[in-house]
Amino acid sequence: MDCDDLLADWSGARQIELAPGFPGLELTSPAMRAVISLYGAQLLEYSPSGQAPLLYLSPRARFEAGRAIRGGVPLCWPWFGANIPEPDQPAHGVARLSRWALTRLERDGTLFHVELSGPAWRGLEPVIRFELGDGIGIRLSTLNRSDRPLPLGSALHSYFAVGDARRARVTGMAGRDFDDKVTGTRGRYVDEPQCFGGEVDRIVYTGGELVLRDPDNRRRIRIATSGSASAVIWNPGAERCAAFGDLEPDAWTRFVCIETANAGDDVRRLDPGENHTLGCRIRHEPD
Ligand SMILES: O=P(O)(O)OC[C@H]1O[C@@H](O)[C@H](O)[C@@H](O)[C@@H]1O
Repeated sequence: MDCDDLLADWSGARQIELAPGFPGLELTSPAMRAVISLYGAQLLEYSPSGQAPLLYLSPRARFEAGRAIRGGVPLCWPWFGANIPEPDQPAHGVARLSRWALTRLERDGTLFHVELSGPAWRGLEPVIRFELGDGIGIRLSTLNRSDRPLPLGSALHSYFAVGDARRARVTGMAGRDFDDKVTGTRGRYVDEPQCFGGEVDRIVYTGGELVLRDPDNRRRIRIATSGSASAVIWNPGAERCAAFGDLEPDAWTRFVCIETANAGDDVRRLDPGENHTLGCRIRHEPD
């Protein structure tokens, strides 16, 4: 469907060009301003009115076919991390490297509903629905249209902007097991909160709400999930950050990734005809 047809009746929405050949959708209401890239179906910006942006988008993000845009909420789909049986496939899957089609755009007061459909991958069909208003709602649905069961790994790889990651804190994991990708070991959260200094890369087995405290912005971000029993907490730390061509050397101090996931032991298996929806609801409040 043509983007302009969908947009015609809806004030506060317009098509923009993020870079040559990279169309985006800009949504503005009294509550917020948001930008979605059709490449990757990626929410790139969400700024509550009068407040600092909730999402981090790297000033060095590259808009190039075959590369992921660094920041916002990239979609990891239909696998998370490396594809072990097929190592030539891209890390975190194909969704963030694909052009999606805008299939629905509606405004209900200050709430925008946006739906995009992505290209199928070997029988798995993805649809993503955003609700953008006072907070962010994201639901990534996958239908198995093939005639055999298929594995499904995914993540809503949210880069939350913080004043300084060294003072940011994440809670909600107490008593939960985690796979530590830095040490290659399994552990359990006894002490909270999760703080940031060196590299942090953990798959935490929880479906409960996680809370990110950002004292520099006097803000608390709450992430509630559905269809998920795992969350990834990631920050590259100074040393790894310096090796990323699309991150400034000190970028690691400006974001914390908390990813609503189906990763590690929480990878799903979809029967033929089965649909699975991974969702998160992100709210922000003063702290
Ligand atoms: O550079 P990419 O492919 O976007 O991945 C960034 C990070 O994404 C996280 O989800 C992974 O747990 C990390 O291991 C990875 O480094």
